[in-house]
Order: sequence, then structure tokens, then C-alpha cells
Amino acid sequence: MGIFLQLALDFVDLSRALLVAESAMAAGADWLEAGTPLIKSEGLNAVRELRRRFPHHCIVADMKIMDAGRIEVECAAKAGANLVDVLGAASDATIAECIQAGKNYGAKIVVDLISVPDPVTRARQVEALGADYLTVHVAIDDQMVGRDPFETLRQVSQAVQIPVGVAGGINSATAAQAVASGASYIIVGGAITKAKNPDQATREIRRAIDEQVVIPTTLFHRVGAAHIIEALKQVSAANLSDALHRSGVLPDIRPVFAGLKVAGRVLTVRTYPGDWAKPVEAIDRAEPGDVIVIDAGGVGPAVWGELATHSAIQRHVAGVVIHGGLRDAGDIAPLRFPAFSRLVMPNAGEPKGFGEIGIPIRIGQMTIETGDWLVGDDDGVVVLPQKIAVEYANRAMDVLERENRIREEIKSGKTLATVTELLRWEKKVS
Ligand SMILES: O=C([C@H](O)CO)[C@H](O)[C@H](O)COP(=O)(O)O
Repeated sequence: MGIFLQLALDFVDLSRALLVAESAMAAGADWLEAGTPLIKSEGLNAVRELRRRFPHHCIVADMKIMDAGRIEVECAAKAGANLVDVLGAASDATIAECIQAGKNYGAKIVVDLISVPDPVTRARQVEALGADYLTVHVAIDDQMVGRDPFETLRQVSQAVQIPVGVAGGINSATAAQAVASGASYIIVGGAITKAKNPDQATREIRRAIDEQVVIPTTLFHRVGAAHIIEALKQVSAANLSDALHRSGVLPDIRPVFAGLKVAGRVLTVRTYPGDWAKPVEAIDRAEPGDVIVIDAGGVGPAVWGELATHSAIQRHVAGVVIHGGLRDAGDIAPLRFPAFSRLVMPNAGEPKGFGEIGIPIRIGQMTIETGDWLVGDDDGVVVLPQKIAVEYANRAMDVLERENRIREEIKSGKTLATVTELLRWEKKVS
């Protein structure tokens, strides 16, 4: 038996899900899953419509059943599902009821081991209860902190006899690893549903599975602490702010030059207005790729200019952010050095040395620490606190990937309002 590719339609709008389903099924996906968000949003009509459009394909209802297994399996099966998903975290009674209802209504039962503390033990238990399939699954939110399913998949696939599948951020670069780790079926959501070309994405993943090859991708994979910058170099300040629940923005800080982006680790400086000693000394303290963030009280005179910029370039400093003034803009422009400031002016102060390097600073409501991360572009500057950097760098990538998909649907002739069904989801004033 070959390895099945299951497409997880994790949309909230059925029309968008069907668009991708048509494309991906024609390109090599085997099983079609009504994702949990889709079922929660559209109900089992999503399963009925998938069954109607794909009468001969295996339809999976990712119900993530936690209770009332009998009725939930019955209605999913009657809606047209071949496989119904129950959580391994549910009680044995619920899982046994699902299995029995599955027998009665012609549906196979998949037990999803998502967030189960001891997946190997639970896998053996539910196999003994009569489960038909087992899925090793890393939750979307756990993917954002860098977790992957492969070691657990290897252990579980060796512990049971029933087919074991995998879900959790699988993409064209990791699908082969999923097969090598023992997967009998591979569930892919975002790497296809957020792809600009779902058919091409499906073909690549299909090839990765069938030929056991790694097909590199810069999208749909999540970084760990050592590679945060890789994600931040891809996302915009807007993506990062969206990921941070629309926060993180440094107020009143504007790009001095258009078309320049910076992403990097922060080195902070506090100085007295106009006192450019510590800002310039920080250049010598910075690591390559750092962004120097200066709190000069939000007022002039300038604490940064053309000579400081040449010095920063020598030290491979990635950019400068000034809560205060910059000068020599015309001379800095041709250097294409990313600079962001509250003010631009011709007058500087004196290098008196009042201030400190590396200490926490405060700009507006934001406390910024050395070691935090930052993205700046034509929109402004967003700071990412280091303690949440892995998660929110990954969530910013997720924002970028989702917008890539929406853009393609708009380019196909739709509007943003229709693609996102704004009218449907507007906050209803009761
Ligand atoms: O089951 C899923 C998740 O809990 C959201 O419903 C996904 O379908 C599953 O994780 C596959 O999606 P990706 O992780 O994006 O490949």
C-alpha cells in the first residue's frame, strides 16, 4: 500500500476550501479532510459538499471528538465521511462509542494523539479498543514554538500494528522524513492550503513522498531559536504586528529612507538629547547584524549622522532606530543604510557621554531590551521581545503565508471583501 496524502482543509469558508480541494485533488492528494475549523464554521454541510463533489474519494471529518462519540460519529458518517477523528485525550468510553458507531454507520475511526502526554502508551490502548487509524499530531500552536512530530511518530509507528499517520506542519522538505519515520498517511494543511499554487505544492509534496526526496521550501516551516532571523528577514513589520495581535509598534518612529527593510537583534542605547557619544560607542559594541535602538528622549538635537553611519557599516550594523533626531539624511541616503527616527534635523549635540549602552529603554509604552528582535520597513518599526521571539517569528510567517494565498485569490478576479467574506464575519451588533 502506498503512502496516502491527506489534504486538511483548514479554512473557515467552504468556498475557499473547495477551490483548493479541486486543485489539490487533481494534483495528487488522496484523502480529503474537512478540517476542524471548517466543520466548526460550516458544520457538517462541509462534509456533505465534499462528498457531493468528490463521490469516489475518501472523506475525513476532523471532528476532534472529545465527548458524545456515538452521535458525533453517526452524523459525520451520515454526512458522507469515511473516516472520523476522535481525540486520544478522550475517555476510553468515548473512543469505544466512536468505534462502535463507526461500525454501525460505516465509518473508520482515527484517533488523534494531539497533546496526549504519553502517546505510545495511549496508542497501544486505543489500538486495543479497536481504533482503525492513529494520527501523531503536533498542534498548530505547538508548531509555532518549534515542535515537530517525527520522533513521536517513529516511536508510535513501532508500537502498534494499525496504520499510523502524521500531521503537524508537514511540507515538501519534511514529507520524506515523515515516511522514513513510519507514516502510512501524511496529513498536510498549511503547506497546501496557504500555497500560492496549491496544485504545484501538492505535486511537490507528492513527489517528496513517492521519491523520498527533500524539496526545500522557505515557507511553511517553523524556526527554532537559532534561526529566528531567517523568519524575520522574510516578514514585514505589518506581518509581525499582526502576529503580535496588532501590537509591538514603536510610536512616531518613521523610516528616513523609503524602500529599505531591516531585521535584526536589538542593542539598546539611552542618551541625553543631542549627546551622540554612547550611540557612536555602541557601534563598537554591536555584533554584526545588530540594530542599534537609541532612546534620546524623543527630541533633538540629532544623535546620529553620516559619519556614524559609515562607522556602523564598517561594523556590519544592520540599521539604526532613533527615538530622537538624525541628521545628514542626504549624505546617508546613497549608503542605503536602514535608518528610522522620530526627527530629522541639521543640528547635532555634543559627545558628553551621558547615557548607557545595553540597558532596557522605553519608547512610548514599549520596553525594549538588548537581545530583543526588530523588523523595520516603509511602515515603521515593530519590536519582538526575545522571550516570545520563536513563537511570534513563526506566527508572523503564518500571517505572510495566509496573505500569499489571499492575494492569489484576489488576483484571480475577486475582491478582498469577497475572499475574506467580510460581510459574513463582521461583528454583529446585537
Ligand atoms: O488538525 C489540524 C489542526 O489541529 C487545525 O485544525 C490540521 O489540519 C493539521 O495540523 C494539518 O495542518 P498543518 O499542520 O497546517 O499541515
